Amino acid sequence: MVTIEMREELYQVFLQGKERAKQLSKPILVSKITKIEPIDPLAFFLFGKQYFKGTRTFWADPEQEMVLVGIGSAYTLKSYSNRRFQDAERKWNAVVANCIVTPDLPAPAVGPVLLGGFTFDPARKQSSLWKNYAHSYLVVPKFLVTLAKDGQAWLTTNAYVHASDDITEAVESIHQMQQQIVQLRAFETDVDAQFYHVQEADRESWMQAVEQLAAEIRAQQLEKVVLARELRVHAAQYISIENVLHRLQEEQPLSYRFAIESDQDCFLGATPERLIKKQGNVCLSACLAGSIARGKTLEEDRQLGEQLLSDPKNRHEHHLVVAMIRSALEDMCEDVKVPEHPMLYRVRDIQHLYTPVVGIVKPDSSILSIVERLHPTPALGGFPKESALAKIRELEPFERGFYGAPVGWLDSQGNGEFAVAIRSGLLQKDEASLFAGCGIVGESDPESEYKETELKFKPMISALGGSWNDWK
Ligand SMILES: C=C(O[C@H]1C=CC=C(C(=O)O)[C@@H]1O)C(=O)O
Ligand SMILES: [Mg+2]
Repeated sequence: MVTIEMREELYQVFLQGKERAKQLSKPILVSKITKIEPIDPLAFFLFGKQYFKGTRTFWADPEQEMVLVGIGSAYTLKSYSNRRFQDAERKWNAVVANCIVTPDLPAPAVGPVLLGGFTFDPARKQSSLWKNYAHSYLVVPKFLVTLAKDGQAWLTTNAYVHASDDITEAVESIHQMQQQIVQLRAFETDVDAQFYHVQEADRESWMQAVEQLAAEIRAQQLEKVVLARELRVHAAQYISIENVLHRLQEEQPLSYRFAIESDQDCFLGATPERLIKKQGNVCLSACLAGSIARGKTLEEDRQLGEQLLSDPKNRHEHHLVVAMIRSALEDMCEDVKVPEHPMLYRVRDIQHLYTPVVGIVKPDSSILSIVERLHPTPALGGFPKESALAKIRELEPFERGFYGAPVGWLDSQGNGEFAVAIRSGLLQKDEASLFAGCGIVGESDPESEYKETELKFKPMISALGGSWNDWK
């Protein structure tokens, strides 16, 4: 319940913020935490549409450890710098240094939290497709709902308070909003947009690029490059972001589901790939590369899994990722543990080779410094990193934007999690761009790599309400 006492508490924290803003001659972030009964995350996301369309964020991890939904933005962190991770860290530290949080933080991802992501490659010229997404784009939501695995839930209200603010008015309107939020009921889906056309960039030139890359790799100019494709979906009406998120939740429970709105656009998806999770001094990462279809029967599925585990081409693709992540984390951690052999990670439409990694972080390694060191891993860039990135710039005709890049959250204590934004798309009113890529090595065959990208488009095609046969 949101009570009259809570309005008083909110008033008190705003007053403290105003005092501090006067003392320091600058606005101060105040963060008021309220324990609530769990609410439906999508109902809250939909509620945000009336007041805060364009600044909503959504995050849910496969273990359901943390569901985070933000509406509105109390603070927007945007950077166009090539040093976007350091820039973000510096700005975030400055925000956190003077913020007022009350009561004490009860759990990770409560209080002041940044949600958002980064572009794949800041050296690539920004195209109009991604005009709403800066190289780093993260927000501290005005209202943040945190749902923890153990059933606890919190509503954090964040606001920047200026010395000259009329806080009585601000507190009253926030209090009214809080009352509406805690009473939200279950989410109901809307009518889906019909999709009538899927536009594919030139299939032949993509296959040729794969052929060329594989030859260059065989000639030992480099070891691996991840090459992606874009599909443009045209629908008859505006695409419902909430419906898409709802389907991703139903169909991809073993993936991270995320959404980052910016103005009229929304980048969202369901990715199985963790980049880094940091809680206290423990960090977890994952190597995910090497793919095969799911079987139609249990037996076929098992056989395909076995085939993937023993396939030298896929093992090589995977090994390059493991070697790179291991060496990056060895620099950032005291202790790194990596299993000797990969296992299978199965999601609805595809199975992957998967190696989990765990480390104990050195005291001076922040989550963003680890993100910077890891991104892009050879699961999305290639190896060696710089020559692979140069090849991607040369061969891909579109800007990746947030596709393949780190998306996630971090809190004021340095905890956080970032996933690699694959199996994703950029929704733009009645259109969407979907992205999928695959790791090209010397043994790559263009036809089978093309088929692999098709498996990787399936989750988003289905989440948009289409079926594979509709457009194939
Ligand atoms: C680049 C993508 O997938 C990566 C992650 C897992 C498996 C991959 C592969 O087998 O090629 C890719 O490296 C994508 O889904 O767009
Ligand atoms: Mg592959």
